[in-house]
Order: sequence, then C-alpha cells, then structure tokens
Amino acid sequence: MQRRRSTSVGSAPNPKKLEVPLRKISTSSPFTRRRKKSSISTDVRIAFVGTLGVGKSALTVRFLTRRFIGEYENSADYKYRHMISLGDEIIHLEILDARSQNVLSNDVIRWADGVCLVYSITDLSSFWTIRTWAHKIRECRKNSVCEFILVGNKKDLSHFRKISTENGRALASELECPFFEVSAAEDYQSICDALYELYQENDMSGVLVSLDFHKAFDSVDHRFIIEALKSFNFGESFINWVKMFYEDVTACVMNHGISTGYFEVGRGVRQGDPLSPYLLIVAIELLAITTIASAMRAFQFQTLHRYLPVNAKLFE
Ligand SMILES: Nc1nc2c(ncn2[C@@H]2O[C@H](COP(=O)(O)OP(=O)(O)OP(=O)(O)O)[C@@H](O)[C@H]2O)c(=O)[nH]1
Repeated sequence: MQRRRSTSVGSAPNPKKLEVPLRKISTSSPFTRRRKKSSISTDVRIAFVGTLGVGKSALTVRFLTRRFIGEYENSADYKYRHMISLGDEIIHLEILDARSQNVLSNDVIRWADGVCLVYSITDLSSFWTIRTWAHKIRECRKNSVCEFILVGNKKDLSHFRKISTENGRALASELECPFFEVSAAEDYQSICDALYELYQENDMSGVLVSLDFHKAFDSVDHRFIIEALKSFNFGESFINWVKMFYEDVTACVMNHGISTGYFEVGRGVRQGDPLSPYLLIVAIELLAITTIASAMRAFQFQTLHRYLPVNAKLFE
C-alpha cells in the first residue's frame, strides 16, 4: 500500500474541499471486520471516476454517511477525509469524487493510490469509456502502484439495464481487475466490499525497500562519493577538493609501537571532519533514489531480488 501524506490533487484545477468530520466506523462495520494488523497508521487516496451521472457522488456519500440522498452538487471535484479502523490499523482515507469530464485527468491518476472506475449499468457509453481510462491509468502509472477496480453502479435499475453482469465481468477480466455490481441507492455493504478489495489490491502490490546502513560511515566507497557528487551536479572545483581528501589515501595501523605497512583506504568517510556527514548523506540519497527506481522496475518484472544486491554492493 502506498503510504503518503498530502492534501492536494496534484495541480488539479483548484479542487473544492469539503471536509467531512473524521468518522470512525465501528469495528462491526463490514469494512473493518475481516482483517487484523499490527498497530499502524496508513494514508490511502481513493478516486471515484466515471462519466456523467454514473453515481460517483452517490457512491462516495453512501460510503461515508451510509445514506443515499438522491441529488448531489456536481460542479467541482470534492475531496473527503475519512478515518476507519481495520483491527489495530488506522486508515486515513482521502476520497476524491472527481467531477465528470470526457477525459480522465492525469492529475487525478497521479494523485490516487487506487481508482474506482465507475459505470452505470443503464448507460452503455459510460461502460465503453472504462477500457480507455483503464489503459490510461496503466500507462500513466507504469512506474508506480495504482490499482483500480471496476464498479457497475445502479444495480437496482435492472429493468433499464444495458450492460449485463457477464459483460462487466468480461471487461474486468480483460483489464485484470476486480469487479463489483453495486447500488448506491440500495446497498451499503457491497460498496464497502468494493473499497476493501481496492485496499487489498494495493496492499499486495506494495514494494518495501529497506536499506540497512550498518557501519555506513566506514564502508561507503570513495568512488561512489565522487559519483554521487557528480550526479547532483556539484561544481568541478568542489569535487576536486573532495577528491584530494579521498583519492590515493593510505594508512597504517600502529599496535604497541609496531606499525603495519601502508595500505590503500578505499572506503569510509573521514572521521572528525565536519564535511563527512554531508558527503555520506549525498551518497545515501543517490543510493536511495537508484534503489527505489530499481525496486519499482524490478517489481514490474517480478525480479526484485536480482536488482537490489547490485545497489547494496555499493555499501558492502
Ligand atoms: N436508481 C439509482 N440511482 C442512482 C444510483 N446512484 C446514483 N443515482 C442517481 O444518478 C444520478 C447521478 O448521480 P451522481 O452521484 O450525481 O452521479 P455523478 O457520477 O457523481 O455525477 P457527475 O459528477 O455529474 O458526473 C442522481 O440522480 C442519483 O440519484 C443508484 O445506485 N441507483
């Protein structure tokens, strides 16, 4: 699961904020019943997207308040905050009810951890749009995790149905995402189930990168320090100064007045030097950036283990 803290929708055009008082769903809520984790707090952003009138606001409000009002103010993006507990885990949800547009905005895709692609079972065009939008999400978020689910809303209007459950299921299987048919008008449970599934999907797709900086001060490779400085565009003369301290360094060890021969020192920052912690931070920053990039790439091809040791060697 992506765990982030932010309150704006990228550079989306001034989304109107509608702060809903933080509500804690009781532990008997269907969304909270089935899972127990250690005590942690998670931030999750979910966006409801779909074409005009498919019921995005109705679904959002139903989930947040358990009520179906019927008519909703639809002229802007609305963002809600909501808190739920899943066993010992506190989940801070940010839910975006995106206003309808013909095109799914990149800002929304970049903002969300998970997307509910909503169509109405009574509206064919809302259904056909989904495929394009799903591909757009995959394309736009190919280097980061953003799961989506397919939600067919207005299940209660079965007499006006234009899209069969089988068609919905077939599209979901083509897009390789979970599928739900729900009714914001009549059903609360299935909306919770859908959101829970979305949460689960994201949870399973996360990448955890752990860097162990055991004896990092002593083990960072001097060549890597220089490469890191170059990567961050430090000036040539500054890099030459650092090189002076770190290239061709030799040392010997004195024990009871007896000295070893001189040997080359290729690793470790100089102790007692006020510049050293900053050099280490620069090196760690580059390592973190390349590791995360490798991990995300590796995750896509499911070969995480092959990439991480490459970076880890820099600090061995
Ligand atoms: N019968 C029925 N009507 C629904 C359902 N969900 C939404 N509606 C109705 O569909 C209409 C549009 O619902 P909204 O929630 O405003 O849809 P929206 O996707 O947010 O609309 P835009 O933001 O304008 O695109 C409203 O009249 C709702 O009452 C449902 O499950 N069943």
